[in-house]
Amino acid sequence: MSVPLISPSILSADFARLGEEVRAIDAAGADWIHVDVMDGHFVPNITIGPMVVKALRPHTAKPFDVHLMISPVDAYLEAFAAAGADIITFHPEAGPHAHRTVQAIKALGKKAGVSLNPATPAKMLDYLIDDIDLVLVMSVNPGFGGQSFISSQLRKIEAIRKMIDKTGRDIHLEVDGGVDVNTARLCVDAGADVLVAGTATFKGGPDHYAANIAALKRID
Ligand SMILES: O=C(CO)[C@H](O)[C@H](O)COP(=O)(O)O
Repeated sequence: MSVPLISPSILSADFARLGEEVRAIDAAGADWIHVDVMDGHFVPNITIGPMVVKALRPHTAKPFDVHLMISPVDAYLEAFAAAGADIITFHPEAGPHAHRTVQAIKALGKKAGVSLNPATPAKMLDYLIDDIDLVLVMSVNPGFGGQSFISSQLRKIEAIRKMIDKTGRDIHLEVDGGVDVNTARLCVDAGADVLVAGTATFKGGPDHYAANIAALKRID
């Protein structure tokens, strides 16, 4: 079992000090920076857009892992790519042509991710897996941080790990929602290699970020 990458979700950061917060998690050992983009339509919350991503870009050299919970999605890919996203992940339910969206992300020179809601089956990936760089399993219904981990998603993570291994390609398997020190281990055991953590990273304030991230990486 290898040590997972940690992608703290800035949804749980202090939005009044976002630049400072991004610098703090970078210094604390974050591998990626997870940016949750919500539109109040695909999910019942509204967060941030490409202008904020662009403003945050100079604060870290770590990859921006941008999770688009928006519909439609295609019209916004270019703006997020130009703003500094490195990985762009979308939900197949966000538009009629998921494969075209993957192609569009790749054409922008970015890594393409596909996210599956808790009720979306792994099978959705059958005809996408050969062309994507990341699968994001939502272990909560998207929209809000601080929710409880949905255990049924562990079976899905196991199934997707098998699908990924069959391709022989280097595809990240990321889990998002309710990840803490206990569920982190279950996710890694099931085959995840990247963990998104909002609450578990930011709890206790900046003095605790390094210890929080280190605890999530501890899988022995
Ligand atoms: O995408 C999300 C919600 O849609 C968040 O990234 C996710 O819920 C992380 O928050 P927490 O770690 O607090 O559960």
